[in-house]
Amino acid sequence: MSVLEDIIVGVREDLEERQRDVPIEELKRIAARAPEPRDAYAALGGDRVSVIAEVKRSSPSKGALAAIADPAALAADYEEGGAHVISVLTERRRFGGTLADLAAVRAAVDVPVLRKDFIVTSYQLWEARAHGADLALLIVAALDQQALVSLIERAESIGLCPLVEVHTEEELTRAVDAGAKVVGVNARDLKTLQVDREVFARLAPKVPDGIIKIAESGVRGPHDLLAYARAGADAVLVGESLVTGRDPKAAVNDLVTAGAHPASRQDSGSERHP
Ligand SMILES: O=P(O)(O)OC[C@@H](O)[C@@H](O)c1c[nH]c2ccccc12
Repeated sequence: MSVLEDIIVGVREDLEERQRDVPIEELKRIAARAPEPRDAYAALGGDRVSVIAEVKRSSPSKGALAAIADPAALAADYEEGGAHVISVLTERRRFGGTLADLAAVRAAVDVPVLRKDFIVTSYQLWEARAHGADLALLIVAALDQQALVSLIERAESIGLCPLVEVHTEEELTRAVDAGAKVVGVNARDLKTLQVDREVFARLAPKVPDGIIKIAESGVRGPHDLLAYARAGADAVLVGESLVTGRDPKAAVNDLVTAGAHPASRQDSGSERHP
């Protein structure tokens, strides 16, 4: 079994328990009372490289990264540092996250918030919205094409912006065919946990115009952001280097500052001012 398959077995077990506790009808009623979704497309677009800062306690590759007793306080630091979107890992077994983290973060910041998890059913999208998420991750490698198409549609219909994650050209084609408007290229192969920062540069030129391109994983600092920017990234998603560093606010600010200069951008230039 690949790491990804193994994670999903655990995710489904936890999910069954939550579905017993909160029936879908009740969850939908809670979601209907959630605050209005924030504009993720605006946060990720524009003439800059946006920074998505992640609340991440642990990972399958590294184990425990940081205790993070107060995810809301960390997210507030990220926002003060200039983060454009906050990502919250909500997967429990491997990443140490919870839906309560998501709700706490959403209440503490004014920027859009991403639910980062292994979403395999629409129930999890309703959960995301019920806990205030504005975006939800959909991992192509974890879904068959029919499920991918229907989860993208369902996410959009309930006000969530789907961030569709790929790692190979074949997955990118599936994402585009399924109607993804925001594509994340994960440098980490979730089946083996190997990181290859070149994957983004290989896939980015194959992403059709008009789709937002996010480089995920492996950003150690401004140097990596600038390399992703030269390869055409509209945004970067950063976890480990922020939660393990001494000053998350300053670390985010260094990334935001590096991403603010259009000169670092390499792409076609349609959204660039002369
Ligand atoms: O900690 P890093 O290397 O900065 O990576 C962050 C993020 O990209 C990573 O957490 C991630 C990307 N896609 C995922 C899918 C599931 C869980 C985690 C992830």
